[in-house]
Amino acid sequence: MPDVMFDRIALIGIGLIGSSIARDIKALGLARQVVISSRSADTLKRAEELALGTSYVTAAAEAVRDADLVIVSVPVGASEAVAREIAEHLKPGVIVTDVGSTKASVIAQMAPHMPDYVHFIPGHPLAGTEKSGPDAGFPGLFKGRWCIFTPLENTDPAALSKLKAFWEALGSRVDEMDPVHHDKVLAIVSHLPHIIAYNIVGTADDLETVTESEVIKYSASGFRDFTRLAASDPTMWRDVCLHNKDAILEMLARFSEDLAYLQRAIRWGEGDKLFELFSRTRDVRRSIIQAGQDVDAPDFGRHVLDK
Ligand SMILES: NC(=O)C1=CN([C@@H]2O[C@H](COP(=O)(O)OP(=O)(O)OC[C@H]3O[C@@H](n4cnc5c(N)ncnc54)[C@H](O)[C@@H]3O)[C@@H](O)[C@H]2O)C=CC1
Ligand SMILES: O=C(O)C(=O)Cc1ccc(O)cc1
Repeated sequence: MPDVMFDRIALIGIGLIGSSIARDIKALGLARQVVISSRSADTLKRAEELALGTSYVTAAAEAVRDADLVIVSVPVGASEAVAREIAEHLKPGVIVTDVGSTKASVIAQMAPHMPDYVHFIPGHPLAGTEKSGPDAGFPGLFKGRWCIFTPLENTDPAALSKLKAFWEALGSRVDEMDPVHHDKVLAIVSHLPHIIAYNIVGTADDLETVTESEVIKYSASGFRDFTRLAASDPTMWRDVCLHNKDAILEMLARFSEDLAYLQRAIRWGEGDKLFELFSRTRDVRRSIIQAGQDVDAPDFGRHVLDK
């Protein structure tokens, strides 16, 4: 079992991700003190009932006082407000990180507020579910999953190593990426699938000829898979869309072009084109499985983009 890695960890935001981190810190004994902060009194009370930390405060500014590691786990659109609130209360040498699904925007929001005596290292664990809130978290969520860091130019290597060691203690595989590249990769492997799911479930819900009960009664497993993604937290995904706008629009444009090709092949009965595409995509899945990668693996799709 890993030893204590930090004296005092502050968790800002205690939803699915924050509470999963808290559960692992506790189970692995990675910190002496874990201060939890949530602006919602109900969430904070629930975190205390679940005994996720050692103390509980509403103000993020109070939580970060004397902390050696600060992990911000809030919707990406709230990053600047949190950075502004905590900035002048951070102790010299503290590592400040986040878990946001987009990186360039989080850096733009937070970095300008970080004093130069603080190690700000943006991160993104590629692990999660469609659920949210402190009850949704669970220990071991990050096991075998990638955690990507997008360090700034002047990042202290020792601080980065320490943060990587923390995520490795949680069972993650760690990697580094340029933030803009991260946002492009995640746009195709994570953001687009969610947007497509929201769209297809919305379309089915709007269909006048298909009553709601028919959608529920006859939903095949393909549609049900989409409904899981489309049940993801609206605030979180609104923020992802607004804060990774360029990469998402670029990928959506390519997606729409490819969809138009498919539409045309169906209209004109071009079975060979359909067969060729469907065979190619089946090969993608086969090569993932052959490579020993579970389809759920966090780096699923990366090879598609790197081609
Ligand atoms: N849900 C997922 O599967 C994954 C989410 N992420 C990222 O992790 C972050 C947190 O997501 P979850 O834990 O899933 O969300 P969640 O909804 O379960 O928890 C969010 C937390 O942030 C707090 N919060 C909400 N708005 C706030 C604001 N304006 N100011 C301060 N605090 C605020 C909430 O009270 C709650 O404690 C997001 O940035 C998301 O993009 C990263 C990987 C996976
Ligand atoms: O629930 C799923 O399938 C996910 O894809 C979870 C997820 C959501 C957002 C992220 O930034 C990373 C992982």
